[in-house]
Amino acid sequence: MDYVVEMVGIRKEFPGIVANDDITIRLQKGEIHALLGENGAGKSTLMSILFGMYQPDRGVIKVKGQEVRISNPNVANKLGIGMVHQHFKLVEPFTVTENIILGSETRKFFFGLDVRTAAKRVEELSKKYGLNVDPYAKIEDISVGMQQRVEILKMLYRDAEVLIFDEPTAVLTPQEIKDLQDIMKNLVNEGKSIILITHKLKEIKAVADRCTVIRRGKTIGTVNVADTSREEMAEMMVGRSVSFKVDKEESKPGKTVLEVQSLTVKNSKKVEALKSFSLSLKAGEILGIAGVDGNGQSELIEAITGLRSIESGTVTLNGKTLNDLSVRQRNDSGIGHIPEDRHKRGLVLDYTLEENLILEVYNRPPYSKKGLLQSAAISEHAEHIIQSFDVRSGTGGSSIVRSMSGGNQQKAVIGREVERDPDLLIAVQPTRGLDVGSIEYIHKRLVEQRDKGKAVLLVSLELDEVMNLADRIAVINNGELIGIVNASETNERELGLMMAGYHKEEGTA
Ligand SMILES: Nc1ncnc2c1ncn2[C@@H]1O[C@H](COP(=O)(O)OP(=O)(O)OP(=O)(O)O)[C@@H](O)[C@H]1O
Repeated sequence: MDYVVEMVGIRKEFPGIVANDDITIRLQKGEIHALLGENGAGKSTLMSILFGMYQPDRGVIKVKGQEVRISNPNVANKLGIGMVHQHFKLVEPFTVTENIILGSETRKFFFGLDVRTAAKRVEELSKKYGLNVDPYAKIEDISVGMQQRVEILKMLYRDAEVLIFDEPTAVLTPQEIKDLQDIMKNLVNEGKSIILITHKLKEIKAVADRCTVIRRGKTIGTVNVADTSREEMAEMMVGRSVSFKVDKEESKPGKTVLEVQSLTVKNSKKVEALKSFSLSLKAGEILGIAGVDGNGQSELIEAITGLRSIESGTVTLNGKTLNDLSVRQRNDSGIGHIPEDRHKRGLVLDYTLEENLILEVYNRPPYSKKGLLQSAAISEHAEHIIQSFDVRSGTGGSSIVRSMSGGNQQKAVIGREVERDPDLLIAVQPTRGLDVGSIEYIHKRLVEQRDKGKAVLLVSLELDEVMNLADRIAVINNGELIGIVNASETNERELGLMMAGYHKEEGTA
């Protein structure tokens, strides 16, 4: 067999946890090979080893049959291994080409000679692989999808043969996902080989040839994707069958919890991001907000939670106006917030897990008494969340959150907010980066909150998630409310049209 990369018997231990325990994965030339595993299974660790960021404790890596030692990412690059990270590493005010040659520029660079030659090569590569990138565009002016293509071009420019994609679609719109899948197919048709880390089984079915499944640091097996159903892959991954549908009864809405009236809010560029936006949400219901990313969802949530100032209009919670309250006062009035960006707004990465789980309540009993933190109560609280939300980390409550896997960080934030039992739970992209087993659990907990008579405001770019979970769906486009529909009476097509700005009643844009 023609293997471009073989990782055999890889072991990597961190304090308190064996992240990779005898893992084997073999990548054939010209294939898309998915790497699937639950949150914390060890996928990122394995790829960091291949990319030279960690050294394995045991095991062998071969590139084109030759045993190699990948001591740092430069060695990985030289061996033809490149990685598209989840968080792009681009310099915003620079052009596409400048970003691509960054690090390999010579003196000629400063006279523009390198740039012109490089731009030509970038253009050729872009054409060859169907990337459609303008070599002279500035990064800050292009979409997230385009920025990702620049990351791909960076690897191609350095003649990478093996491309690792780490959850590449987490930040993309449905159309961009489709385009990326075409690009990946072009890449393998031209002889490249791809390792794709993703939690989305639909995407694995759409593009991958084979899939290696790992669970708790161990290889479970490698399967041919065409012969394996989504259900089978999910079961291999979590060790039990997983339901993709949310089971829930009809909602029984009670009194109004959240009322947003004629809200106008400006974005960071001082442009109106929300225009006279109104909606109301009752106890006992889940209201989903559907829209293409960047249409005012973030500003709406920031205005409700107190992170952004309101130009005009009001936000009331249980009849009380929130406009002039601080973030803490709003939290204390009964708002829970699972933020869009867990690193920026959800966690303090260098604090321990325990500390992160009391961020909003550390100043009150039982967590603090007479100004002193009560470690027993704090640990007990953390242990409860760790158990119920299956938050996995090396050393439990004392783990530094930065060292935890992305999915487990997310579960910690969700656990903290749900356990506070707020009257209004705002969940923004709650299941981003979670494995299917965890998604099933989190959805159950959100429905449970609803059934307890709490109000849940769900913002998600995943239309499937909104349709599955919400009782009513409010569609937002360009900062305006296009309409509200009952989830049981709508479909993807209707929502898609509304998201593009077509009003349901009038049938006009
Ligand atoms: N630098 C580190 N120090 C300590 N523990 C670590 C470190 N990096 C990873 N771990 C631990 O190793 C385990 C595997 O983490 P890894 O990030 O590889 O998982 P993953 O499969 O990529 O998960 P996810 O799908 O959630 O991103 C986790 O329990 C994590 O807490």
